[in-house]
Amino acid sequence: CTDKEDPKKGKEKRGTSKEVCGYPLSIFFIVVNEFCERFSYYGMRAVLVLYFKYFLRWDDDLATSIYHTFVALCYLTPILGAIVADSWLGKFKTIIYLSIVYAIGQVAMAVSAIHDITDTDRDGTPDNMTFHVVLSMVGLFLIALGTGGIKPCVAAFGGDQFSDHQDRQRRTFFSVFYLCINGGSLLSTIITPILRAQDCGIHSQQKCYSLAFGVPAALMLVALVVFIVGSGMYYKAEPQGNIMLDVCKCIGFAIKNRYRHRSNQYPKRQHWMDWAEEKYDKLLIAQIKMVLKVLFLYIPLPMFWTLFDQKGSRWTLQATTMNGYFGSLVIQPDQMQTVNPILILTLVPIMDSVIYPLINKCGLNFTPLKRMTVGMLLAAIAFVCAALVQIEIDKTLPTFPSTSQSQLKLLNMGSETVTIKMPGNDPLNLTAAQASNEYFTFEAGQINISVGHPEVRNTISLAKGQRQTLLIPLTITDEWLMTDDITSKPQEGNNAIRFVNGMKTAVNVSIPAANFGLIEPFSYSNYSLIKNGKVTFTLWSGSQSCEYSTDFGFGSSYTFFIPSTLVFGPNCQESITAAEDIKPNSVHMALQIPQYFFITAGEVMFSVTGLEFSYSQAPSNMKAVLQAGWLFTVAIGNFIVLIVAELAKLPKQWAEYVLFASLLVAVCFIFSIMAYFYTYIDPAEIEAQFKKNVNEDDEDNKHKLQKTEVEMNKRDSIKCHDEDDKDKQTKM
Ligand SMILES: N[C@@H](Cc1ccccc1)C(=O)N[C@@H](Cc1ccccc1)C(=O)O
Repeated sequence: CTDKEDPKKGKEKRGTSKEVCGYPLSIFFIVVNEFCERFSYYGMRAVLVLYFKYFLRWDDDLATSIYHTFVALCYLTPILGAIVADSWLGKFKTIIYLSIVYAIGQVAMAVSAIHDITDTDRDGTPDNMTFHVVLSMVGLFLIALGTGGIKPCVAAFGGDQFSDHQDRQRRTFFSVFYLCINGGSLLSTIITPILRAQDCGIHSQQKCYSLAFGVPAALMLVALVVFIVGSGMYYKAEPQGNIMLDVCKCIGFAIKNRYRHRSNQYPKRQHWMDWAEEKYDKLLIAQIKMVLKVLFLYIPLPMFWTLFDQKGSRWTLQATTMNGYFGSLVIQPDQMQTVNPILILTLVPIMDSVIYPLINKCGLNFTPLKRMTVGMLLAAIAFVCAALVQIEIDKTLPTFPSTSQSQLKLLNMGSETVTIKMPGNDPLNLTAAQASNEYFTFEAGQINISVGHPEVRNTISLAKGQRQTLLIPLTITDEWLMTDDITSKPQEGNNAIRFVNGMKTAVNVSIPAANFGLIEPFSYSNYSLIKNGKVTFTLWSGSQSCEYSTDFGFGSSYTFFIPSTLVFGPNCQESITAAEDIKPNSVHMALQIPQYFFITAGEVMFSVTGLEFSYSQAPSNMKAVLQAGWLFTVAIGNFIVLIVAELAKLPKQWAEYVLFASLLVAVCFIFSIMAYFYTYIDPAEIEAQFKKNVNEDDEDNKHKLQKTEVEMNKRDSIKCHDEDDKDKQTKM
């Protein structure tokens, strides 16, 4: 294949682009633009929930709600983009202008995540959170407008670059286009979580959300520049007038006319859209009928997206409570989403070249609507898997006290074994420097505790809803000390660590990333958050030092005790004891792989097939209308997440997953019934028939049109419509 100028001129030739291997060179710029744009969109989206939660400090429910509102908005705006492109600016200008809006939105997000801007007291937390919230919301709105607006234009603009005889090349272009979407999103969902996990800042080092949003912003600028560079080569179709407006007017007229002629004296018409015949072209009416049939079938589809788009919210939050060690590799919770594009890149070719042909060979007619039904069931299975994983996680989570309860742990700071008696519990023996394994739960506000022999009795006041540790001093008649302990699992995979000093001298404890400060005798430090991995603490007392090394996982909490008997020097490590207050995350992130597998297999069967179905069943001038309709189902799906999550408010996360799975199974059942009664059509054939008939005499014309319409409404054929068998009408 050589790089050559297209010899064809005139009508057939699209644009002034050179051709490479039979493909217009202009599509190279469109494909690269899509790669960068999807990198930008999915990269930003991958860290969005965590940004809400850890930077803006929103709770899980608010973070999930705003995330889904944003995603929903991204799929509502395609309608706007399609209208602007079709009726006013044309696709090229729409893509340019909305890409600029999009890039501004991404830059606003990056700026909103710079904590130093409002961190006047330099403590690492923004002092004017309103500024960050408002700027990020403005940014998200612009991004939604940009990404959604250009979505129906870019693919169609790519398709426009091919001449009528280049069907095969156009099909290959769409496959490459889908692979580019997933290539771009794969890279970005790996890279942006890594960027987010870095520390950055001017006055204080914090998680680098600004970089995680900044790189997608840069990629969006690259996408824009690449698209503009190709400008001279594109075929730019003029706007054809607003087809959406024509459709709405025609439907409006049919309803109005039907209402005007509601009396029995007027003969009934076959279809309510036929009441538009007085004013509108029969071809347009027939095309609207085709579109309405498909749109009716779309009604149950949003439920699939309701489950599908929770990968980026609930499933990412689930991963934050899991163990991300894959050998020496540590996977961030938000990086688990990369499993989706990886599986897409492998499953699409496998499905197309192995699974579907195999099913056909078995004599099964696996029609598009059947595939979509199976896709829905696979998504429901994915949520059952997510529920099972959640049950496993819940088993490992600590039980924190309710608001009426108090929990108490005991630490013997002495060098002798002591026996402790508490109401409602068996006597407990704690050896020197030992802590109780568990927290004891009490309903009462005060309890009597006796320690040692002869017994020393004390009445202890417990804080409701709190966890505390009772530090039993070296000499039990001395004052007893109570610490306030952590009452939630450390977030973002961090570990909450503190030290109790049982020595008679003050001790300074430090690691490169944190300083616990000087800990006074018989006292304790505040908690410090420490990342996973091996950590070496250095303990100083005067000029003497001791190094203590240990490994941390994800989400644990420990109290390290420095006993009075500690001898500084090389073997000091053995004397220090660790009390595990909160266990590290033990359920492995790999357990999420089955749920990702099922949801992605569901996506391939549902989404890829659905896109193709929407295109093949749409009349020639309304392909964009149905694409926008298809994307609209994604928007509704995201709104359903908000409604169900708000209404259900289930106490257990696994129950919410089961609820969503059950809802999808119910909706899938309804969809399969609707699909059973759907008849596949070939819009091109029907349109050709109408156009042919227009040239014949009135009487004959009328008769044939009626015949065609009757045929459209007949649901009697059973063979599947496919690439090689286009002129058959088919049932599900
Ligand atoms: N598989 C997704 C891409 C993805 C990557 C990383 C995490 C989640 C998803 C994909 O191919 N998306 C396509 C098609 C699509 C899917 C869902 C809703 C609308 C469109 C895309 O164009 O983004």
